[in-house]
Amino acid sequence: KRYLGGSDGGSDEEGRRYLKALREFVQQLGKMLAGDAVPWLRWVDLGGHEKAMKETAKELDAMCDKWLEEHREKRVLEGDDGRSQDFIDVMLSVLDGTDEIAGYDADTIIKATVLILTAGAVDTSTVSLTWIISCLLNNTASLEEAQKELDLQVGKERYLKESDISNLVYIQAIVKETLRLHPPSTLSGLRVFTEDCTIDGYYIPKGTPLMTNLWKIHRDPNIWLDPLDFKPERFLTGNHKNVDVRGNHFELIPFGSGRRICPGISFAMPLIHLTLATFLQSFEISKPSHEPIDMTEKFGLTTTKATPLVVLIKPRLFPKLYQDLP
Ligand code: HEM
Repeated sequence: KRYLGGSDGGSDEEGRRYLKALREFVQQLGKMLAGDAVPWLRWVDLGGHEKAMKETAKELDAMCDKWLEEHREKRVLEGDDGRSQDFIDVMLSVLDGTDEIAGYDADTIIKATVLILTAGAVDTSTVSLTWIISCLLNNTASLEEAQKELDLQVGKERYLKESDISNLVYIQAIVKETLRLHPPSTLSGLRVFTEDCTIDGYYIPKGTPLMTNLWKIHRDPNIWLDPLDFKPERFLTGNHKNVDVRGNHFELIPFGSGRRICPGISFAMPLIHLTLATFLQSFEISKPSHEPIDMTEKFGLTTTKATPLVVLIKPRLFPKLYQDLP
């Protein structure tokens, strides 16, 4: 909410409404793309997903319009100096008064930036954490190893800090292994071939659109030993020891690769490491029954867990630490 400027102009209710509409928009877009197997039939809009997506887009646009108006009013009344600025304030101070950039006015650019950043950030990060916890609950040896590492590197008498993360190599390996098995964006962003070429015997004419199937690459048995097994250790020794997720090693590209690689990666990775490590340090976690956690995936622009995750938690730090929380 603070991200979107809701802290000054909006309400919690408004933030929730925005996020709900955003999730619907992303799901509708995913369904529309999935149904677009025969592009020349697109005008039929099978399932009505395109129509629904356009309606949700209008709703999101109207909310962003209102926030822009509120922020402009505030700037006139209070000026920019000396008050804390949120994302919309900063974009306004950079772009207000600009006529056009590449044919788009300032409002369109700000609204589009808010939309792509929130659409790119919200579900991907939360979905990653859901998959990580699910994998750990089904692989309790890895969960115990992570907590052993936390006890050794941080202990139980203080909360961990961001600077501890570099010492938590096993937890970093858990994150990589989950992003391998359950990349939140199953498909990369769209690319278009700029020239005719032949790849692996297939002729591909200039102008052909391409979306790379990241999920499939991450489970390729020619690259990964026991590709379907959850084994964070594979990133600690052997062939994959130095493989990172920053688009340099094509066998593991949950954030894509190249010029259009996810620009949120340097925000997402510390966020996931810190949230996960703090959660595992603070709580014993367990499943509500002896049944394994259901790992069925629901395909969309982000691939989510088909059924909700239910986790039991109990404190594992000294009680005083919980009392001292702000
Ligand atoms: C675990 C978290 C995340 C994952 C797995 C992820 C994954 C991806 C992927 C696969 C792409 C397409 C890249 C390509 O085509 O090469 C992408 C694009 C993008 N991501 Fe992320 N992302 C995550 C978090 C974030 C966050 C936190 C933000 C914003 C703060 C963000 C903003 C964006 C934006 C704006 C794009 C579009 C870039 C463009 O089209 O040039 N993402 N992301």
